[in-house]
Amino acid sequence: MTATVITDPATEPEQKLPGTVRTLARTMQLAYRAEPRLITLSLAMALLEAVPDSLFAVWLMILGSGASKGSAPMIMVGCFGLAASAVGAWLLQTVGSRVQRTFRMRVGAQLEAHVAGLQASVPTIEHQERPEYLDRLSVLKEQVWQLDHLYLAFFSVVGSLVRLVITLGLVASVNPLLTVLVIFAAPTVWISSKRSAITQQATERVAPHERRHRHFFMIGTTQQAAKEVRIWNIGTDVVRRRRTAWESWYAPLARVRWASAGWQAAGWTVFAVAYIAAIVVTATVFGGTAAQVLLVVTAGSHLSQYVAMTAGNADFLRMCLDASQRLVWLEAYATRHADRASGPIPDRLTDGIVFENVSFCYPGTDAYALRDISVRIPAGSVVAVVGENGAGKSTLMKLMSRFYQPTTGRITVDGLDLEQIPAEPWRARMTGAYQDFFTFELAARESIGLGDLPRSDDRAAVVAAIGRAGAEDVVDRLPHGLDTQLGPTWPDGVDLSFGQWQKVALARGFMRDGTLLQILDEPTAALDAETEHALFESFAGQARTGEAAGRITVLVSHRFSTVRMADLILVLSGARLVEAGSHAELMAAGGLYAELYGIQAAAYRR
Ligand SMILES: Nc1ncnc2c1ncn2[C@@H]1O[C@H](COP(=O)(O)OP(=O)(O)OP(=O)(O)O)[C@@H](O)[C@H]1O
Repeated sequence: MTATVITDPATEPEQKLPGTVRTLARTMQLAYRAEPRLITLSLAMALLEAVPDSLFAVWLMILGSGASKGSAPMIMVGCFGLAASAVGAWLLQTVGSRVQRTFRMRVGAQLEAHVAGLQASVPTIEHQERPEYLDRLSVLKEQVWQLDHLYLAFFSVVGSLVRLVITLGLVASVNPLLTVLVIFAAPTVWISSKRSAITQQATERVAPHERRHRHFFMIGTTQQAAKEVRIWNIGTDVVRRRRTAWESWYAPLARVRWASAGWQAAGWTVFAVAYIAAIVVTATVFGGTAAQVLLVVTAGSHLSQYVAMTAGNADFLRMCLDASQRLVWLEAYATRHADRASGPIPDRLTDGIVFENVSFCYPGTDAYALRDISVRIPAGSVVAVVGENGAGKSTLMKLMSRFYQPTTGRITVDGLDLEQIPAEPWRARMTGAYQDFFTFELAARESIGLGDLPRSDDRAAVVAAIGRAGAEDVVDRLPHGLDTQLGPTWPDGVDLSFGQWQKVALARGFMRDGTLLQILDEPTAALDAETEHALFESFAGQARTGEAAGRITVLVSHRFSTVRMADLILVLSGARLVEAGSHAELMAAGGLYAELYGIQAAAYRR
């Protein structure tokens, strides 16, 4: 079951990482916006620190010259200069590193918040489900701490460049021809820059293996997997698989690093030969004085040190840019995917939600998750969606929640294209409870209250939601009632059973009032059939009455005893809608629904 061609992820323009210059400029802009004074001060300190350091060769030359001429004032100037340089370098470095550390901490916290904010700002969830983006985001999450290092690396590059320029000037004062020495340092700089780019490419290539070895580590160490790991006795196998994934991640990276280190060593050999030649030429061909030879020896060795420093810092800067590139990519992604819809949101539903020839393939795949779905869900109805695993039920919910847009066809809400309705206010009029809910480990009141943030502190609203979800039994057993901290890893935290956590999630799903759409995607799968049945009867009752009139409730369940109470039942099979109607209509039609219902009813009778 395949569609024609959708997209080729490898050639999509939005897959490309931005260039390094753009990345550097943007990251600097972000820091300047966050900490304008601290970044200026840090840069000024980096420039100042470079001066006393690189003047050492001058004071040494004056001292050497004074000694050879027997000039006491020159010796005094040389000694005083050396002492002043040493103290100045130390003082500036101490103050500079303090300022830079403060700057780094402050800007780092803001960048982390920026990354989290960007991820949450994208109205769709494609970037959190698509493997290529997941790898990129996983690398960004791993490297988020590196973002602030970029500034340190940048200041260091600036500082080492200043040192390099001063030192080159000193060498040129002996003979301008000696400046060619720096050309022999070029191979090391070039190799260093290539090294980072090659390592970055290799890191991207092996990112899936990195994610896998972390996943296996998580399986081997977390509480969620602990029972199954022991029951299936897969502990050793998990360790072996993690090792294999780690090797697949690490071995190619190590090969690339070793190869580039070899090239770098060759580059340094070239510079070392040129440095020795420069000293010999100064003493012989240029007929330099002892003081001048001393200057070339000192400044020359500093030159190699500063070239190494510049190259090393440039390399570090590149590495840090690697994380920033992903950040700038995420910014561009978030901007490209920003919600531009501006249509009105109906106050209450009068007509309903209509699927018009809707087909959907997950981005980057060409298999249909939903194919040519056309159906009208009337306002005020309770709809059940059934079908085998992978039939497309959850995908249908994701499209209604506007997490994705249909590949072809459209969904309308009271006649208005859902794509024209902005995602955020649409979701503010929705509520949802899912099979794969999240366990928010907060106080019970907060964990439930999150379902309607503006009213999260409203105890009465939380209690009402608990009542609607039938979760009183869970809260009654908590030692401090609604104020009990959930999650066993927190002080005084209590753990809940899976079913209890699910009821908490369900209560969260019932916090909002005045919703237009209520999605219940197997939210009671962990509960027994009778409890589920009773709860759904109550949900259906709530959906059909009072201020909720017009609201559509869509529930996914594999239990036909629950499903039968719905006004409309949609039967999905292999991504297609194969039947739609009430329980009585579908039973009378004698199709797939009737067959599956018969099988399940017989199983219960046995
Ligand atoms: N993020 C995704 N990326 C690519 N394919 C996906 C993604 N999520 C689901 N699919 C595929 O889309 C199809 C429909 O999946 P969906 O989750 O909608 O099924 P479902 O009917 O809800 O199944 P279940 O009853 O097991 O929850 C499946 O073939 C599934 O593999």
